[in-house]
Amino acid sequence: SYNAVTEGTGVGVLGDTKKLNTYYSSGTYYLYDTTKAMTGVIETRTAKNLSSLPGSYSVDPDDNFNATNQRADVDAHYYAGVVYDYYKNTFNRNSFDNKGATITSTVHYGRNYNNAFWNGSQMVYGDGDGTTFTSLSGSLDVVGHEITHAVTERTAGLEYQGQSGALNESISDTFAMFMDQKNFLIGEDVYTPKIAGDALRSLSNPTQYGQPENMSGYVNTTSDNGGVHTNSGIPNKAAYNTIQSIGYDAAQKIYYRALTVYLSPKSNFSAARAAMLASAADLYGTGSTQYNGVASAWTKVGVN
Ligand SMILES: CCCCC[C@H](S)C(=O)N[C@@H](Cc1ccccc1)C(=O)N[C@@H](C)C(=O)O
Ligand SMILES: [Ca+2]
Ligand SMILES: [Ca+2]
Ligand SMILES: [Zn+2]
Repeated sequence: SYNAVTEGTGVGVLGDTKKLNTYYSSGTYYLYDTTKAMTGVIETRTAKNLSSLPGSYSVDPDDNFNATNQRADVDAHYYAGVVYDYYKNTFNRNSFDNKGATITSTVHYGRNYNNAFWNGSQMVYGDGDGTTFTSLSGSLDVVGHEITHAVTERTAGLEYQGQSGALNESISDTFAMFMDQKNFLIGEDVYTPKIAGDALRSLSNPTQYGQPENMSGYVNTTSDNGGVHTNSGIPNKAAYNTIQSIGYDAAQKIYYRALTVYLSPKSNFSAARAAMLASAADLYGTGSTQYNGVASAWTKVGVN
């Protein structure tokens, strides 16, 4: 038997067929992508509905990953590649650590688990309960959100609590928007599979899904690490305002520079505004259209 880099096919969570970068070894095909300019690889595993990580490799005998119970594996693997390519092609960032670290994803975590997370070492996706969520790896929004937590952890290190935590959450939602550029909704592809037209969050209209969109609506709470998934609506709206005024490309360059140069673990919303302005000044000059667009984007959400 021999080893080989192979190209397989798979069917994703929404029933869509896609090409996969796979690996053949000793009669088995693996969701193991060695084609990126990394030192590591992109590898996808399954927890088989238990909760021990990282679980076992997702494998197939004929390189066609088309079984129903492989759909989450297919999308976790495919979208991880899309997110890797986004950071490499847009910012020349080589994986989340900028040193080519292996990207490990585990799907089928737990039972009816309605969430996905980065655990400090890897991504973890639940299958959802089929009512609140379907398999969460089925959306680029989710995969982009989770890998961006890893980028944030290795750069600004925003503490996952209170305003810095809500900013951390917002950075993950915002880069998911930059990667997709399809709409300003978060999670619409996997949220409430029996209900069409809704989403988990909206950057253009946070209040539609119960989030504040202005500092005046900041929620002081002890739950959810100080309401990080609620108060993220405020910087999310600022990000929407920024994209609307200066476009996706300038916005993503400003956000990436802010994340990698200016933001730090305890940065709050006001520090985020300052970081974005400093980045806009560096890239486009103070008083530039971009600079002024950023300033008004944050003023409109009550952050000065
Ligand atoms: C250990 C549980 C807490 C971790 C929360 C992770 S980082 C998170 O924010 N997950 C996203 C998943 C997601 C992302 C984009 C689109 C849809 C769903 C999230 O928003 N989780 C919600 C459901 C939450 O935890 O309230
Ligand atoms: Ca979306
Ligand atoms: Ca829905
Ligand atoms: Zn998150």
